[in-house]
Formats: sequence, C-alpha cells, structure tokens
Amino acid sequence: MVAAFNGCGQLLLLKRDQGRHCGGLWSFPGGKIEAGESAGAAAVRELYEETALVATDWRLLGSHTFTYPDRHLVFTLFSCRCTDPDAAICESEHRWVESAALADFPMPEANSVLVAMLAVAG
Ligand SMILES: Nc1nc2c([nH]c(=O)n2[C@@H]2O[C@H](COP(=O)(O)OP(=O)(O)OP(=O)(O)O)[C@@H](O)[C@H]2O)c(=O)[nH]1
Repeated sequence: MVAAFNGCGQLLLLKRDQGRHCGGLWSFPGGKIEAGESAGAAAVRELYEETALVATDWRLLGSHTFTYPDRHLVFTLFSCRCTDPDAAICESEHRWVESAALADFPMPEANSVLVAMLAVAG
C-alpha cells in the first residue's frame, strides 16, 4: 500500500468501486504483488497504474496482516512524495486529504493499523 503525500502534507485516497472488495470505501493506492516482484516494486507500479503519478522519497513504514471473513491479507506500507500531484489521473474518485481528516473518510477495516503506522512515522 502507498501513502502518497503531496507537498502540503496531504495524502491521496482513492474511492474503491462498488462491486470490488471493500467497495465504496476510501483506500490507499496499492494492490497485490505479482509473482517475482518485490513489495517496493509493486508499490511503485500500483501507484503509477492507479494514478499515473511518479513519486520520490520512498520509505518502508511497516507490515501488517489482517484477516477478513473471506481472505487473509499481508500489507506492506510505503510512504512517498509526489512532486506533481495535480498530474494524478485516477479511474475512480480521488482526494488529497489532511492526515487529521482521515477519520472523515470511511476506510476498510484493515486500514486502522495502517493509519496508526502513518501517525507513528510522523
Ligand atoms: N488498494 C487497497 N486495498 C486495500 C486497502 N485496504 C484493504 O483492506 N485493501 C484490500 O486489499 C486487497 C488488495 O487490494 P486490490 O483489490 O486493490 O488489489 P488488486 O487491484 O491487485 O486486486 P484485483 O485486481 O483483484 O482487484 C483487497 O482485498 C482490498 O479490499 C487499501 O487501503 N488500499
């Protein structure tokens, strides 16, 4: 998963399409790691595929496992900085959100720990 910041300290959230797992909820860019791919390479690839953004200052923040009724997921969270946030092209609705306002955006259950990791990282 990618916590993508703009130059104003805001984070990019994408609204998941209805019909997908956790549909209708706000989420970080990201997705499944492909065979033979590292977690870091997957983060860079997913950010680009979902937003067309290229970022710098990549940092590994940590890992977290979460079990939904139908799946067990392992998340690896990275942060990065987007130097040209206005260039974001997203298929789904997206918002740049202040960290303090994240609670206003309903997110998947697994994300509470990811948001806590962000708070710890500062
Ligand atoms: N992208 C993303 N997925 C999340 C977040 N939180 C969370 O629980 N998930 C779950 O993580 C799983 C993987 O995400 P994804 O569905 O976007 O991955 P993907 O695009 O590779 O899968 P797909 O091609 O099957 O749709 C999904 O079950 C999704 O609901 C989040 O903040 N961002």
